[in-house]
This record gives sequence, C-alpha cells and structure tokens, in this order.
Amino acid sequence: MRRRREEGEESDERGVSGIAGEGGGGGGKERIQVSVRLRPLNAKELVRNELSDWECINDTTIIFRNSLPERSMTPIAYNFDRVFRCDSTTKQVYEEGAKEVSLSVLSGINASIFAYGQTSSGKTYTMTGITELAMGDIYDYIQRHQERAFVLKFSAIEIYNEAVKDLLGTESVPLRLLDDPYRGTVIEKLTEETLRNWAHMKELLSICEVQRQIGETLLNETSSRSHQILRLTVESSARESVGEDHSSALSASLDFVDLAGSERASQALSAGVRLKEGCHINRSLLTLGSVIRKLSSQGRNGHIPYRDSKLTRILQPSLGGNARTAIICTLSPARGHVEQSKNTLLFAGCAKEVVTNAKVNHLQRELARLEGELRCPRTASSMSQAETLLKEKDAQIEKMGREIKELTRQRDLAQSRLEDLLTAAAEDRGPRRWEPCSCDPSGASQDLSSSICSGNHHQGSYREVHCVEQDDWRRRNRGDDESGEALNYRESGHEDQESVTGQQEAPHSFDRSRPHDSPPLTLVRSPPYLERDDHTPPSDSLGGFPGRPEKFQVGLLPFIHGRPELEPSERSLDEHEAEGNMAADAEQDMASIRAFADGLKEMAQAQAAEGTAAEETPTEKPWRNPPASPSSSPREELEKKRREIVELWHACDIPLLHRTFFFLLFKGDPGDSAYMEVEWRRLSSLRRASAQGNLYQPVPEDIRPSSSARALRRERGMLRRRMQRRLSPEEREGLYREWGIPAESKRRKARLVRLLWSDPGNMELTEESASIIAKLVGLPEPDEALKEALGLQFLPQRPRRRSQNGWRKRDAVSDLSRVLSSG
Ligand SMILES: Nc1ncnc2c1ncn2[C@@H]1O[C@H](COP(=O)(O)OP(=O)(O)OP(=O)(O)O)[C@@H](O)[C@H]1O
Repeated sequence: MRRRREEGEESDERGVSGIAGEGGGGGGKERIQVSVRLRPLNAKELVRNELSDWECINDTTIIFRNSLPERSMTPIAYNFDRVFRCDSTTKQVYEEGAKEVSLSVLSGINASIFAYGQTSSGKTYTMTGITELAMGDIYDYIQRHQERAFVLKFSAIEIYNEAVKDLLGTESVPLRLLDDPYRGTVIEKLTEETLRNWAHMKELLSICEVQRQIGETLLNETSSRSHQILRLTVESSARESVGEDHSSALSASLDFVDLAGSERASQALSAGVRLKEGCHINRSLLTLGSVIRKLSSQGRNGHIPYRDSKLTRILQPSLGGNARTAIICTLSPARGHVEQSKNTLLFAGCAKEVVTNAKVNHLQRELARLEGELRCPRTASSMSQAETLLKEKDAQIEKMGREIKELTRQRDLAQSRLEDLLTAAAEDRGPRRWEPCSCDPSGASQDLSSSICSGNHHQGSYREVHCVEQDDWRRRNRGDDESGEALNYRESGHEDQESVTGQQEAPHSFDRSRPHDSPPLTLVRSPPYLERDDHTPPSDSLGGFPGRPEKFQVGLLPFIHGRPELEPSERSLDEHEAEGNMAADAEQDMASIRAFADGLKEMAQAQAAEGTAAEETPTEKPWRNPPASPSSSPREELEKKRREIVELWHACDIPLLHRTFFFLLFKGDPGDSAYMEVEWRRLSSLRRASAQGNLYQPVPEDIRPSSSARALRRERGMLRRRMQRRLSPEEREGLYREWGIPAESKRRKARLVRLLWSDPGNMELTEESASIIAKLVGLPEPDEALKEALGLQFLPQRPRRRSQNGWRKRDAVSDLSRVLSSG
C-alpha cells in the first residue's frame, strides 16, 4: 500500500540501493498509517446474543449502524487507510496494514507497529501474528541478500504499573529511563540479545510471552496487564565493506507495541490488583491519547506531554519523530462495547493526522557521533557531579525500599496479631455476654495492659483493646514519619498509649513468651466504633443495618480480613509457620464458625425485636421484603430467597467463608426461613446503603467497600495457601480438571480460587464452591447435629421470651466442642 506522503515533501534519503522497494523504504514526512480491525463476536458474546452494529462497507470505510429501531439514524462512517472485516486473516492485516512499514527497518529506517484498542478486542492476537510474519519476512529478505551482512538484535520490555521491566532479564528490578542527548530516552541496563537464527528468535518470543503480566478479567481470561514493546534492531553493511568502509552501513529498529487494553472497571468488574492495573493502563493510554491529539492538531509545535508517562517517553520517536509508524486499532463488535469502540475510532482518527519524519540511519552517522563524543567528552567535573547525584539518588531509593519493606513487615505482623487476638477474644467471650466489671468504668484509672487482659468485660463501657507489636524502627522514626502504618497507629486516637507502655512493663502482657530482644509491645485500641459505650454500631456504617449486633462484626473480622497477603519472600515463612500449626488453623476455623453462629443468632434476635416493633408501629420499614407471590410454595420461596442471597453476597463482596457457612447450613428447610430472612434483609440493606453512598460516611477504613474487595483478595490468598496444605496433589488435579483449568496454565491454584463463588447465577458452581471451601477450612459435615451444636436449629425467639427459652449458647458451645473433639 502506498503511504500518504505529506504534500511537497520528499524523503531526503530514500532508497538505499538494493534495499528500498522490496525491503520497505519510505521515510521522510508522512502520516501514521492507521488501520482498523474488527474481530468476530466471541463465544461468550454469541451466547449472550450480542449483536454487532459495525460493518466494513469497503476497504477503507467502517460504519456504525445502530440496528435498534428506536435509535435508527443515519449510519456514521469512519475512513482509514485500511479497514479489515471480522473474517480477515492476520496475514491480510499484516500484508496490507503493516508490512511496508515493518520492512523499512531493512532500509535503515526506524519503524513501529502498534496495536491499540479496548481490552479483549484482539490486540495481542493481531500483534503476535504480525510480529512473526514480519520477522519471517526479514529473515527471508536476509536469506536472499547475501551481498550484505546483517546483525539482528532483540530486546523486550513491558511497562507494568508504570514500571519498566526487562522481559529477557534475569532480575525483576524495574529499569530506569535515562535521557541521552543524542539517542533520546534510553533504557538503562536493558538486555539485548544478538539473534543467532530463527529458532533463537522464536525462543526469545516465547520467553516474552511467558514473562508478560497476564491476568484474568471478566472481559478477557488472558488479558495483558502491561504494555509490551519488542524491539528488533537491524544493522547491515555491504559485505565487501565489513570492518572497513561504513558508508553503506545502516542501523534501525523495528518496534512491535502491544498496548494494554483500555477498560472500564464497571465492565471488566475489576477490583483489587486488576483495578490498580486498570488505573495505570488507562492513565498511560490517556497520556498517549493526549500526545496523539496534540500532535494531530498542532504538529510538533507547542508542548507535547511525552514525559507524562513512561510509555510515551519510550515511544516518542514513533509518535511524530524519526520513525515510520503503523497503528492497528482493534474493535470488539459487541453492542455492549460500542462506546469503547467509538473511543478507539476517535483515537484512530487523531492518529492518522500525525506526521512522522523518518530518516535513514547510517551507521556512519552513529559512528561520527560516538567519535565526536570521544573527542570532546563531557567535562570531568560535570561527569563526576552527575555520578555523585546518581549515587545519592540510588542510596535514597535503596533506603526508601528498605523502609517500605520494614513497614510492610510491621503491618503484616500487626495484622496477623490482631487476627489472633480477635479469634482469641471471640473464643474467650464464649456466650458473648459482657460481664459486669468492678473496674473503674471510665477506664481512666486502669493501666492499659490490664485493659487487655480483661479487655472485653466492661458492661456499659466496653473497650476492646488490641495489642500490636511495634519495633524500635517505628519509635525511632516517630515524629518524622507520619505516613503509612505510622499514621494508622495515630488514627486510633491514642497517641499517648505508647508512652504509657514505654514506661512500664505490662504485667498482663499477652505475649509473655516473647524473647527479650524482641520488640516491645504497644497497645492500640480498637477502632472507635468498637469502643462505643452503648454497644451500638453507627447505624449508617457498613454493618449498621437494623438489628445487627456490633459483636457480629467483631466475630466476622477474622473472615473479613483473612490472613494478610504476604510478599513472596515472606510467604514461605508464613506457610512454614502455618504448616507446622495445622491444629491452630483448625482451632481458628472453628472459632470463626462459632463467632459466625453467635453473630447470626444475635442478629436474628435483634431482627425479631425489630419485627415486634414494626408490628407495634405500622410504619413500613424501607428494607421490608416484598410479599411472597401467592402462587409459589414456601419451599419455592425459600429457594428463590436463597438464590437472591447468593446474588447479594456477590454484589456486597461478602467474605467467602461467611457465604460458605451460611450456604451449607441453611439449605432452605422450613426451619431455616428465619435465618434466611435475616440474612436477606441484612444484605439488602447493605446494598442499598452502598448504592446511596452511605458507606462513605465515617466508616472504619477496613470495612469500606474497597477494603471488602481487598479483604476478599486476602481471603482468596488464604484459601490458595490452604489448597496446598489441605488437598493432595491428586485432589488438586481433579479440581483443575473439573473446573476447566488447563494443565499447562500458570498459577492454577490462584485461578481455581478466583473461580470460587464467582458466578452467583450458577447454583451448581455455587454448591461446588461451598463444598471446596468447606473442605479447605475443615468445616465439619454441615448437618442437623452441627446446627444444633451451634444453637442454630431453632427459630429465633422474641426478645421478651428469650430469658426463659434462650439460645442455649453455653450448651451449644460445649456441644460444639464435643463435635469438634470427636471430629
Ligand atoms: N480476529 C480475531 N479472530 C478470532 N479470534 C480473535 C480475534 N481477535 C481476538 N480474538 C480472540 O479474542 C480473545 C481476546 O483477544 P486478545 O487477548 O488478543 O485481546 P486484547 O485486545 O489483547 O485484550 P487485552 O487488552 O485484555 O489483553 C482471544 O481469545 C483471541 O483469541
């Protein structure tokens, strides 16, 4: 295909003899070549009966024709250098949309091929094919041009969360970008392999494929979460001049750029890590878009924000600089993605206005530059200044790295200690009644350590105090580091506590067995919401649905938080510890189950009380359940409710253990209806609060929605570790097979765990998820005996009768102990 050369412009150095034409050529001022590729509807979209409103009516025009009758309007037409229908092959796309530009590299002209488009639109699919086809053509060309000697070099990077990673390197440290006055932005310490042959090149391509960050999103099971740039550098010279005359020696590079896909968090339903990746991806694509927009409207005049992202810094030559560029914009045809597709075409429209100015890169020129640099090196003093500066910066970075590591370690320690304490407290609490206490109810005269040991015994002035390990580092840095974890400690509002414990040895320290040289303990009180004197949580908080007892929240905290995700280096330690401590695991699990049951019962009671109040006052509660349809049987109603509960759990990011316990214990028997009603109301209210934005009222950080998602992630991490410990390799293999996880795929445990409870519409998968998790956490067979042991067998009683026909909590707990010890 002929390129659209800027009028009046001629390439200054076109056609190095014997290379231009067949080997590409071109260059000079010309516009970026822009093609659009429409992919076919994929299997999921077909199942959903998605329609496509896009049609390529000829080789250069694609139209959007909305087939919705109420929206019928004149089709919108978009023109590009080339458009490819959904049945076009990648070879066709390459031949007509990228080949000419790619092969310019053989003429000493830099070239870049980009794929741009929303997530799952086919960028990687297209670029993988184009890269191989272009490489194949280059090898083929070299084969047929023995009169020249070629050297091919290959390097590969990815930009993941704004960090540049060497895909061929052995170290995973991010690479730095340096500004070279001659070469522009260069990547420091990037591995560059000299290609030995075709097989070597293929091997390197597969290494890149393996190394690249891939993640599963709702829209793409193997979504690329990073921008990938593969660079082939071609150096060539006429054979007779090898080592002598460099006048015909050429050097140029060809970049294959597979951008990460733009995505809408709402569509990709991304959360946690994926959401963070998505934010980075969108931000760098935004910078790319604004660079392209500015270049298209004002050429290279004015400020172009290349430096606003690593992606645009690295790609600067390809964006209006010394390179020929072809962009392939990929589109998903589905109607659900129409807005994203239009945005892609908007980008494509701007890109085709951008003019680049590629020149032939004679090696001679490069040599002259190097010679010039040698002749007048930068002065010794400026060099040493720069070096000193660099060293200082390196030292600073290293120090910060150490500090971050230390803070992370502290946080993890504190978190796991907090979990242990909460579990212990849940167990100690037993019947979960606060006993009257003879201490000063204000707590003023108490020392904090005694608050710990009797931490849950203040009738009317409940104070739960947690013990958080603290080491010298933070104390040393106190005052000059108000960020991160240090701030969390301050947030408790009891800055003075540290000095109290600093002055006296806690007589009832939780951890008497600590070695002497271990860091001292500091007490940090619970978040303010646990310290309310009236035992009632803020009604607008996440847990603040009508009738939810505060302690339920406390009891569930171990579930909500799970174990903290640790850094890989630390994880082995954690695993090690945990492995040696299976009994503790089981104990913790059962404490969690007990806490779950206790919380549920209290909720049911509170709800029953609410119900009484509602009967007495005719006001309609906003969270009332709609009346059951008269035609359905009670069983059908319960089944429907069960399904709704599953949907609500999903929507509210409820911890998986809670879902599992509940799901297995309450299967829709008539006796379960009260609990199911309670759960349904709780969740409906939670979701309504979330929809109304109430969750952003002063709610403790760790139970806000974003942290629920984070907690879910941690919980999945805990389950993944348990898979390793609790399932035999055969059992794991069986599960992978059952869940369709291919044997060769990476991180199979993580993939499986991600699938658990992920499809609320599918009750079969839901059942299966619950039974897998039950096995992982050692939930005893959920039958009537367990229910009875947990005191969950009976319908909740009205509060005024509770004193006579109470919940048999003590009996339930001791029964449970029997069940456990016999199990
Ligand atoms: N033209 C096509 N023909 C057939 N299948 C395609 C085509 N384009 C893409 N696909 C399929 O669609 C899925 C998504 O494609 P791909 O991973 O290339 O998307 P992507 O744009 O790179 O997504 P992301 O930005 O999330 O990485 C893959 O399973 C791929 O095989």
